Amino acid sequence: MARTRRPLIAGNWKMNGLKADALALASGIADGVRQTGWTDREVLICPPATLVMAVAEAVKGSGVLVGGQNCHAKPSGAHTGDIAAEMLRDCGAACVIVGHSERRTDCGETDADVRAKAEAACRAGLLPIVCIGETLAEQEAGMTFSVLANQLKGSVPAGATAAKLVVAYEPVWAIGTGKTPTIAEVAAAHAHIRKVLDGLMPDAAGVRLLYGGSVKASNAAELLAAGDVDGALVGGASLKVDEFLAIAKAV
Ligand SMILES: O=C[C@H](O)COP(=O)(O)O
Repeated sequence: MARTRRPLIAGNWKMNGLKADALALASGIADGVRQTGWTDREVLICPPATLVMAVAEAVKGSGVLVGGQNCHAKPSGAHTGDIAAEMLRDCGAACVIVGHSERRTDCGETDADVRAKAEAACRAGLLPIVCIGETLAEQEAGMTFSVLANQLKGSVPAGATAAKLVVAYEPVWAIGTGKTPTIAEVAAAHAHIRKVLDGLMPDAAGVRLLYGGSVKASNAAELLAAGDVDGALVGGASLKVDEFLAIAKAV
């Protein structure tokens, strides 16, 4: 069946990559994408902030998009060590991940923080990828749907429209563990997310919903075919050219 939303395959390199290896990885991905001439899907790589500018230069003209992994809510000011959405944009980024569970856990980011960052991304002309997902304890307590609804209500930017929002569903217990929900669970979670979004914005049907958590070449086709899944947010498997390209091909 033809897809109504353009799939997005996003690689989150997390805190991995020194210049030489990162540029080799970015160039390998760019070469692969260039050869396919894809226009029916988007491929995004999100290197560490130190490499955004160099990676953006390395993939120029290939169609590969570059994104940040986090941004500050303010455009400038006395915030030592932080990076504004405008700075990412200035380095060649087109997108930014906000509210990743690792930042919610490591840095205590709240839904309100995530919303402010997503709004900053929109202000700077970046596409925010808002991450949500339940912990293992929440899943075991049967709270998945209520957690997702609360995170969405708290972190989707004011005045959001489908062109300016991507949501990534990442069950925290599936990140980097090799475990994934069943295909039925992924489809049910994504259907629920779309239903909640429908109450928050006028064109929820157009929002791309990514699945993230232990996506690899061997399970990508199945996960990407699940209902309401419009792409993937890939961590570990995005650090290998062939593996990441195979995931992008699996759409
Ligand atoms: O942002 C990506 C996710 O946290 C998934 O990471 P993973 O593919 O290594 O499980």
